[in-house]
Amino acid sequence: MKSFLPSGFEDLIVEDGILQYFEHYSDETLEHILEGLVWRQDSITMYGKTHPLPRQTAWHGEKGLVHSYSGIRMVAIEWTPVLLKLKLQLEADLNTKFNSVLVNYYRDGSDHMSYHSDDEKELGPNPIIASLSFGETRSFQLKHKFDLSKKTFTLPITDGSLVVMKGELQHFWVHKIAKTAKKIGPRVNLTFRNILS
Ligand SMILES: O=C(O)CCC(=O)C(=O)O
Ligand SMILES: [Fe+2]
Repeated sequence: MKSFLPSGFEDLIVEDGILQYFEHYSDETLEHILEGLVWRQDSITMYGKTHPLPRQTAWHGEKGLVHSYSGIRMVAIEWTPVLLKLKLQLEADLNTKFNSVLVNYYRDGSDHMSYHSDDEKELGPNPIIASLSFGETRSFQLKHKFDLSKKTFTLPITDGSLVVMKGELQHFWVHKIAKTAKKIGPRVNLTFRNILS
């Protein structure tokens, strides 16, 4: 398969894990990505209180695959044609395998994702996570967990771009999508993952 990786990709973090950024990786549209997705509105319980997640999610992949995170149990729904196409492209470009994708839909600037690491056991010790974004530009921030001399890293993720997280990144860094008070449109993010059984 022909590689879609542009020649000038960037290594943005190289210590305690690797963060890579590829601008203009995909020319799919937000509308096309949303076709056929099956949405969930999950809740999380924190300090004894239950809150709806501040975004919508969908979980697609190999049918029937089970994944649990933050106490939420998800069973994968079959790939849509466009998700399958992107998965195959990413597998060829990154020389790895993905069996599922978590879709996050940020309806406006108040939808967000708090600091976390993608460090669930089922992802294995040093997972490769490929994160594709469509729609509005949002600010992706990374903070080192232990070394306070390392500054918080902020990356505006633009339409069609690809972020790759790999190596020991999830051990040493947390990441989030910050809220914004600006009036902005929707963004969809696809994190392709390989869940080990
Ligand atoms: O929306 C994003 O860019 C980040 C998504 C993310 O961190 C996750 O799904 O674990
Ligand atoms: Fe994440």
